[in-house]
Amino acid sequence: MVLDTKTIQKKTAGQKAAEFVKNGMTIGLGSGSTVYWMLKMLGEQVDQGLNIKGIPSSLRTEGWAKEFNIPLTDFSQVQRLDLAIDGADEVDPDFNLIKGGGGSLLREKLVDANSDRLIIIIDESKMVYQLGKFPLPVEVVSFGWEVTAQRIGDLGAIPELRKKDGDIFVSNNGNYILDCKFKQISNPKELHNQLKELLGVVETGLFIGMTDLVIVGSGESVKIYEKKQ
Ligand SMILES: O=C[C@H](O)[C@H](O)[C@H](O)COP(=O)(O)O
Repeated sequence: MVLDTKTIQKKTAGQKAAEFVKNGMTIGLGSGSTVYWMLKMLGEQVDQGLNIKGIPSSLRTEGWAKEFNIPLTDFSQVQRLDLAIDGADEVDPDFNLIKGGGGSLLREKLVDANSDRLIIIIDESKMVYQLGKFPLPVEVVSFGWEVTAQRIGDLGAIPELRKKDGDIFVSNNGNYILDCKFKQISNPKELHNQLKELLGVVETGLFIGMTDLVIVGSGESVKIYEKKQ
């Protein structure tokens, strides 16, 4: 199968990230098409004897992990993860992220926030100077979502209820997603806090100050960026 440029970048970044996984680790397994390649590689390493356990951040990731024979666990067994590897929709120079393009932001944030280290894997198109071109996914309670959307609109956004194949998209947690177009996101932390204060908002796709390393697929190789100290 011939892969397009973006898919090659995702594959290269995902495969590189798998090199950071060491024997005995418990791994947070992110979500999305870039993470798919990391899981595939991890599966090969498990076949060769790597001893790890993973906590998946979505039902889709859980399915892939099972397909690749990656042993799984959950937060009833494990309090803390050694490493989480996840994708993103946008990454700014301070490593602030927009996530949730696939609707998995809440479980991803729980997994990523409870990990000692977070590696983000992306293709080159995800690197931005300022967040906000990608509409910010916000997970909201389904009851009264229309009112919640209005309150988010008051913050300067145009929120759109996510649909899939004509039906309302429902997250793995039974909630709705509002894709919120802001003119610009100049202060991601402030915006996240403002959104979290609104009744009905469960979580936002802004991941602030969580990322330690970003691996960007670039051609057939990768660029690796470490968090500024
Ligand atoms: O909800 C989805 C996640 O935040 C994904 O990690 C993000 O959308 C990136 O996905 P992809 O690697 O498919 O572009």
